[in-house]
Amino acid sequence: MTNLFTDTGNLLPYDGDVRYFPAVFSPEASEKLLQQLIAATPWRHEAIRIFGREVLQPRLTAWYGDAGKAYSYSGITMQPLPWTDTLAELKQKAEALAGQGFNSALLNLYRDGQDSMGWHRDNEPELGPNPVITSLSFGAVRSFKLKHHRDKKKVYTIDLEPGSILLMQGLTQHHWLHALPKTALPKTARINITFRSLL
Ligand SMILES: O=C(O)CCC(=O)C(=O)O
Ligand SMILES: [Fe+2]
Repeated sequence: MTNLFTDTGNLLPYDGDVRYFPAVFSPEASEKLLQQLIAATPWRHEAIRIFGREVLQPRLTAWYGDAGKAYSYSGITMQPLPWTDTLAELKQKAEALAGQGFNSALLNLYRDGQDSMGWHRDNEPELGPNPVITSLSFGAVRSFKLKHHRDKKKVYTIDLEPGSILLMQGLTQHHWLHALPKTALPKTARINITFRSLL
């Protein structure tokens, strides 16, 4: 089979596999998807528990998935919304690229440079032993950071452009933390969709 997607090769030096696929969607398609997803998604501003305290997440979220695939993290349980036509199409693209199926998606809306996601691993048990995660980006370019859990000084940066897909697979979620930090640069909205497969 021919590979319809061109990627950077593995960007990690060891203990994982992260690949960047720029321009999977055209600038026009990306802008259309951004506007459509902003308008049509029932965004929620969730509170999470950090050290026993309720804090609002610095972003808006929505959880989609096959019926019955509820997802829990940081003390909240999300019931999935049913796939929309748009998300079902994007899921097909992500599946073709990853070479496997997905049954869930987390949508993140970063309203501006002050919205962010802290350092974490997507290593919940329900994601299975070696989670494969495809991350689609639309809207503003934001810097995505990776660092190894035993060598936290060396931080790798990937600028995630609109229309791109980032693929994380293999041992990545065991050994590497990732984050989308705040930035003082003026930023318009960015939407991120991470397709995942829950057991
Ligand atoms: O916004 C991003 O690119 C990262 C999102 C992420 O890490 C997640 O949803 O687990
Ligand atoms: Fe993540």
